[in-house]
Amino acid sequence: MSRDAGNSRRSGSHRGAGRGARDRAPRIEISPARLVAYDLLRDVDDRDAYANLALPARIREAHLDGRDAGLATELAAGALRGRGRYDRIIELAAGRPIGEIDGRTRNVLRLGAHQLLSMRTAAHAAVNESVELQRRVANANAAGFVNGVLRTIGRSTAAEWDDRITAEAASPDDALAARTSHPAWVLRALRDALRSEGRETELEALLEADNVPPRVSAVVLPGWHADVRESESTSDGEVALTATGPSPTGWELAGGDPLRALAALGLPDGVARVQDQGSQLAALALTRVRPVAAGERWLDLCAGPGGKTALLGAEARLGGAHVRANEVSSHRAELVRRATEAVADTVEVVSHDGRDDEAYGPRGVPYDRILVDAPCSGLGALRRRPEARWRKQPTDLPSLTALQGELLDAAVAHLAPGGVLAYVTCSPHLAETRVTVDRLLKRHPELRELDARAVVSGVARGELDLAGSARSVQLWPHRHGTDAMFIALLERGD
Ligand SMILES: C[S@@+](CC[C@H](N)C(=O)[O-])C[C@H]1O[C@@H](n2cnc3c(N)ncnc32)[C@H](O)[C@@H]1O
Repeated sequence: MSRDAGNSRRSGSHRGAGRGARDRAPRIEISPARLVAYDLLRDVDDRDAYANLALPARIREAHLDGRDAGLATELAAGALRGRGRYDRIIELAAGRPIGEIDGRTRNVLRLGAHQLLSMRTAAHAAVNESVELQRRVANANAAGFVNGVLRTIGRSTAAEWDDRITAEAASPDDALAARTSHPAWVLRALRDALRSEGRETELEALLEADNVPPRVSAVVLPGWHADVRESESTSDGEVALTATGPSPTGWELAGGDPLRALAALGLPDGVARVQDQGSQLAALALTRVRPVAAGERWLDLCAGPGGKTALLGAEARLGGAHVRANEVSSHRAELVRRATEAVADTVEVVSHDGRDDEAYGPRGVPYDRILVDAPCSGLGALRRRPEARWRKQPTDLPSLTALQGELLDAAVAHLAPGGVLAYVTCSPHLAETRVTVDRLLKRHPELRELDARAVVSGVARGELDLAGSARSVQLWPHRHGTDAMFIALLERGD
């Protein structure tokens, strides 16, 4: 049975929805922003597209102006991020499991639900345009179903729907996961990580922070800081640039187009770039763990797309060190090359599997500092990647943690006596963080864990609230305003 056919047959079963509604609905225009948002949801479903990469292309293709581009972004990112909550509300309103609604209709309903519950769209516009969208891009026979479900959703407030979710959930965790739009396994993993710090009570704050797009943060590479001044946002669209946030190399941007604002600084390409401040602190933990001696050899083992490499390169350039940046994907290695153009005299980029000797260079000379910013589940960057939470599965973890262990073993074999290795993940999942580090320490008695908390606290701008008793650092969106980066520092004995 085709998914569309299944839906059209069932559409009449919805309470309050009927063919009459479909026939009576006036023909109206659909705003181009809604079409772009819908197309993006399909890209994500059908092509496994990354929303943050596919959306700008869709916006360009549709020639949207700035206002419509903003609307398309809000619609698409909001519907993707809120998918878990909206699906539960759609199920309650439709009286049927979400899996029984065909994929296209589901996306029309998610966009409609987002407009009704989280945007200021007038209810009649949200419903009518969604019905028209359904006719245009999905199964026209189910237009009445869409009309009925969205009218039902529009009759209650967001808070009333959350109360219904709670009342009808299978358990308190099921209710919290649905209300905050997180897969249940992710919620459990985040709670475990917070509990290990004695901060389980922060779980709701964290889940809420995952649903708020972050303020745009940028780095200005050391060596060029003196060339940048704070600025206020103005009525003619200038972006406010402030030296705020926990990273000493970090800036925050508010207002219009951040890329234009960074370009307007007139610095060499790549010197001022968008970068999360947790990522900046992770790179600086390694570069500032101790003073740099001229001639040091540094390695960035998993460098793509090169955000941390650029910062390592700038720090190395000031201290007289040299960086080898390795990335297994040749396409991503090219991105590293572009990201490090301003410090190209200090950074050499190669492309190998980090488990192979080639990644470490032909001479077999060990490294004084190695960054292993390992491939991971990415559960620490959910606020930035609206669809990511629905892509990952708990079954992804064993292969990721195995790869993390293998990369670390290879890196340790090329670490100089007295050298320091930074293990970094953009995930707070304990299997990828403390468990990986504890196993590494067991396998390598020659390693000693350094006090990364003291290092990062010393580097950070302002006081950092770091909880728990581990020597590693776990940053959090709700507490530090950064992605949930994990940072451990390990020194090889002489
Ligand atoms: C978390 S990302 C690194 C982010 C980067 N450090 C930055 O700040 O821009 C992990 C990278 O590791 C790369 N990678 C995956 N498996 C690898 C391997 N076996 N050897 C080297 N790199 C690998 C991925 O392609 C990805 O670019």
